[in-house]
Amino acid sequence: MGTETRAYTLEKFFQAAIAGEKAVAVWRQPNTTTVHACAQLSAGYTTGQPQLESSPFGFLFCPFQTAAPQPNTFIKAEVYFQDGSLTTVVDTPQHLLDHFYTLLEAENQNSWYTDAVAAQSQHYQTEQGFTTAVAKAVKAIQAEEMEKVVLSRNKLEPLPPHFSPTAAFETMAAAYPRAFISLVAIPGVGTWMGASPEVLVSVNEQQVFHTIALAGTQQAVENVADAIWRQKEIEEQAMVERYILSCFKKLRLREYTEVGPRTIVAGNLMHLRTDFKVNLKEVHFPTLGTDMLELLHPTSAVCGLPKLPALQFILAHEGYDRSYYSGYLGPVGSAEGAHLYVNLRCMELLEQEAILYAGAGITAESDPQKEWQETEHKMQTMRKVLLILND
Ligand SMILES: C=C(O[C@@H]1C=C(C(=O)O)C=C[C@H]1O)C(=O)O
Repeated sequence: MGTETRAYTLEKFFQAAIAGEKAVAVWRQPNTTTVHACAQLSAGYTTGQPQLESSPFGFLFCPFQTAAPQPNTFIKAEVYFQDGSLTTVVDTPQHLLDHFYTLLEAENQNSWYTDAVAAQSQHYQTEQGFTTAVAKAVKAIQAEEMEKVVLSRNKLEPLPPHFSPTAAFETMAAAYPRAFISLVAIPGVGTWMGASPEVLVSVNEQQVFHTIALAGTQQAVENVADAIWRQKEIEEQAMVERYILSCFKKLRLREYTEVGPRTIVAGNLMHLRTDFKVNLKEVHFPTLGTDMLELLHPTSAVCGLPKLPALQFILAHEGYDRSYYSGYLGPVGSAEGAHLYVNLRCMELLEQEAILYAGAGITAESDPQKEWQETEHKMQTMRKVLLILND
């Protein structure tokens, strides 16, 4: 590793990567203030099923569907940026580094990648279309074809004039201190940003494995202790818990701690959350992170239960391509371990607009109109960022 002592801004780092047509990721962990960024200078971002334990340092960005048209991608941290200074990986070819330093010194345009194909062919679900799909899902659940399905939709919102991805990142980071904040730009894939409330799999520097069951949604009240949950939300979240437990069972893992469900606040909303942890120093299971990632994704918090009929229902009735929404993303292979989050409360940047994404868990008691409202409330997380930037 080499360290460059000259100070650069996050914007300079991001825009140098874009000018050089490199993949770049920027992130901030929940309840911390350090902003991290990395870029890959060599070519090739497509990856297979992630292997967390043997991964070099970098950032994973994977779609909702494991057999999706979009690939799993990995941005190897050949250049790592934190607090204004750069660190480079020792085996990065010198000519690529030299070129990147030249770009860092240049006056680059404010720009980002867009997925031109998605922009043209994407279908946007209407209120009528969404509520019809929800009503069909309720019928299918009542007919016991499945227990729960998460239906989602997308919507176009104009970007504010002079939109800057890194300024938007900083706005998100300030607005949502408890979320995982991300900005990912990959040539040929596009640019995504979000403020996720949901850990998918993490293994920290103390070798503690962590996942959560997050479900049930209502608008935030002033005092979290006053939150009252209906049976529908309690059962919906319990299904996600059961699903995680079934994954542990498949791996014959019995030693875990379970705390919750507790009410947590995510932006303008509240959810029910149960935390599951395994101390890998005590339980010998070196590949638990990778194994659980493979079993969990997509969880019943974003797909449904049982997984297969729910997925088939989504593909048949949602009427659009989720792409990387409700996929997962985060840093892996660093000294701090691997920290993967579900790609929720997110948006994809086009040239003049953003595609916002949100979904809602449908059970036998769901009311189509209320589920539509719930997706509206979830989209508010990103809409608020655009509004702040508009002022
Ligand atoms: C699907 C989303 O969120 C998920 C679904 C929830 C629900 O159905 O209540 C709650 C939290 C998330 O696990 C989303 O934000 O788009």
